[in-house]
Amino acid sequence: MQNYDNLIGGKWVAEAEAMPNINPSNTNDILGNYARGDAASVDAAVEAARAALPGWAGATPQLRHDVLEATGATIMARKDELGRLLSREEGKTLAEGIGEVTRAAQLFKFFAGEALRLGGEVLPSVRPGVEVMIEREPVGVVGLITPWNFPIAIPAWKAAPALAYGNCVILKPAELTPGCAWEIANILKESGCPDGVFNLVMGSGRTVGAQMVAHPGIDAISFTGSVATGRQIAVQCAENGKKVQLEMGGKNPMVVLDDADLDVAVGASLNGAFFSTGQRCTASSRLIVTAGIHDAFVEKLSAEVAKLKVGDALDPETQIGPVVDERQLQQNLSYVDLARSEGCEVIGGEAMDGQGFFQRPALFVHATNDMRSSREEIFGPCASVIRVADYDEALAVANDTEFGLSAGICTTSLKHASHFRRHIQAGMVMVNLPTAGVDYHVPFGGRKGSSYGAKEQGTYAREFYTQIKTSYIAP
Ligand SMILES: NC(=O)C1=CN([C@@H]2O[C@H](COP(=O)(O)OP(=O)(O)OC[C@H]3O[C@@H](n4cnc5c(N)ncnc54)[C@H](OP(=O)(O)O)[C@@H]3O)[C@@H](O)[C@H]2O)C=CC1
Ligand SMILES: O=C(O)CCC(=O)C(=O)O
Repeated sequence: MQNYDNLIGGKWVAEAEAMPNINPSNTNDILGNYARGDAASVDAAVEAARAALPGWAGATPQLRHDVLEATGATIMARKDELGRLLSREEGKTLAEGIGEVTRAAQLFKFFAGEALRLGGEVLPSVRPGVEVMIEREPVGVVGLITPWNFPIAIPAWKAAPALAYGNCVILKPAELTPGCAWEIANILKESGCPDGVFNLVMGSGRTVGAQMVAHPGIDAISFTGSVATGRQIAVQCAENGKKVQLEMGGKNPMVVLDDADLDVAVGASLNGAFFSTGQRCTASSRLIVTAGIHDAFVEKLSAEVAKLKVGDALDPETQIGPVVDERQLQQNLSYVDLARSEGCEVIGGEAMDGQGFFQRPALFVHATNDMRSSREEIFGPCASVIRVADYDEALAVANDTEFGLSAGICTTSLKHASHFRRHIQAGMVMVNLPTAGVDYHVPFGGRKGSSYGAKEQGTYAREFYTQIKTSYIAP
C-alpha cells in the first residue's frame, strides 16, 4: 500500500498518522494511505509559505504563468488516469471524473493567462499635479479548505487564482478525498512551483482546518463545504481580521412552467437533480412545477429516473455512482424517511446491495415548500417535486429559501424567462439548462445563506486573491 505524504516547504513530509482512502464503489479497494497532519504541520507550512512569499509575490508574471500553464498541460495530458483516480476516491462516474479533471486543467490554463493580465488603473487626482494609481497586490498566505464532492476542480479553482496573483498557498483537502489534491501538489512541484509556494496539509478539519483558521500567519481563508462549518469559520476569521470567502449549501429551485418543452424540462431536471449522485451544491433539489404540466412531468421524469443505472463508478454503463460514504448514505436515507413521514409519495430512494454505498435516486412527489425535506440541503440523489398554480407562485416558492446559489427555469416564454432572471434571488440562473454544471471562466457563487464574500472563478476571482493599494504621487 503506497503512502502519500504532505508537501511542506517543497519537501514530502511523513506524518505520525495516515488515513486509508477508500473507494465508495468498493470498500475493499483502498487507494493508499494519506498523511494526517496536525496543528504542528500547519505551523510548519505557514513558516514555509511566509518564507516563500516575498519571492513569489515579486516573481515575474511570466514565471507564474509558466508554472500554471505547465500544471494545466500535465493535468490535461493525464486526464484519463486522474479521472479514474477521482472516480475511485469520490464515486463520480468515469465520464464525470474525466470531465472534472479536464475542468481543473482548463482552470490552471485560464489563470496562467490571468497572471499576465493583472493590471491597475491610473486616474487624475482632484488635486492639481497629482496622479492616483490603483494597484492590486497579493493578499499573502492563503488557506484553502475544500470539500470532497469536487476533489480536483475546487482545489484548482482556488489554488490557480491564488498562485496567479502572487499568493502562497496552504491547501487542506477533505479527508475523504485527498488523492486528487495530492496529485495537484505533485504536478505543481514538478512544474517548477518554488518550494513553499504551494503546501499541502492533509488531515482533519477539526485539527488542520481549525489551526489554519486560527493561525495568525494565514491572511485569508477560502472555504467550500457545509453551512455549519462555513459560518463558524467566518466568525473566527472576523475575530482574527482574516479575509474570508465561503461557498456553502444550496436548495436550488428548478421551475418548470406549463409552456416548457417537456423533454428539455425532464432532461435538465434529471441531470441537475441526480447526476454526480446529487452531491453538488448546485443540484436541483426542488422541482417547482406548474399545475398544467405537473402530472406529465412527474410521469416522464419518474420513468427516466427508474431507467438510471446506479452502480460502480468505473463501470462504463453506470450513470449514477455511489454516495460518498456511509455517513452521507445514512443522512440521505433519513431524509427519504422524513419526506415520507411528511406526506410525500416517495419514488425510489432505497439503499442497494453491494460492496459500496449505493442508493436509488429518489423523487419526493406531492411535496410542499414548508416541509423540512424541501428546505434542508440533503446532498444526495433526492429531489422534491412541488406543485404550484402558476408562474407567480413558482417564483415566490423558488425564492422562499435561506439559500441562493443556483436557480433554473424551463419555459418557452421569453417574458417569463427574463422576469425570472431578474427576480430570482440566486447568484447563478439557468434557462432551459440544469442548475448544476458551470463554465470555468465566469463568476461562480451565490447569495443569501449560500455564499459569503467575493465570487470565485473567472477574472472576478481577483477580488478575493488580491488587495488594492491606492497611491497618490506628486512629481
Ligand atoms: N456546498 C458544498 O459544496 C458542500 C456541502 N457539503 C454539505 O456538508 C455536509 C457535511 O459534509 P462535510 O464534508 O462534513 O462538510 P464540512 O463543511 O465539514 O467539510 C468541508 C471542509 O471543511 C473541513 N472542516 C471541517 N470542520 C472544520 C473546522 N472546524 N475548521 C476548519 N475546517 C473544517 C473539512 O475537513 P474534513 O472533512 O477533512 O475533516 C473539509 O475539508 C454534507 O452532507 C453537505 O450537506 C459538503 C461538501 C460540499
Ligand atoms: O455545478 C457545478 O458545476 C459546480 C458545483 C459545485 O461547485 C459544488 O457542488 O460544490
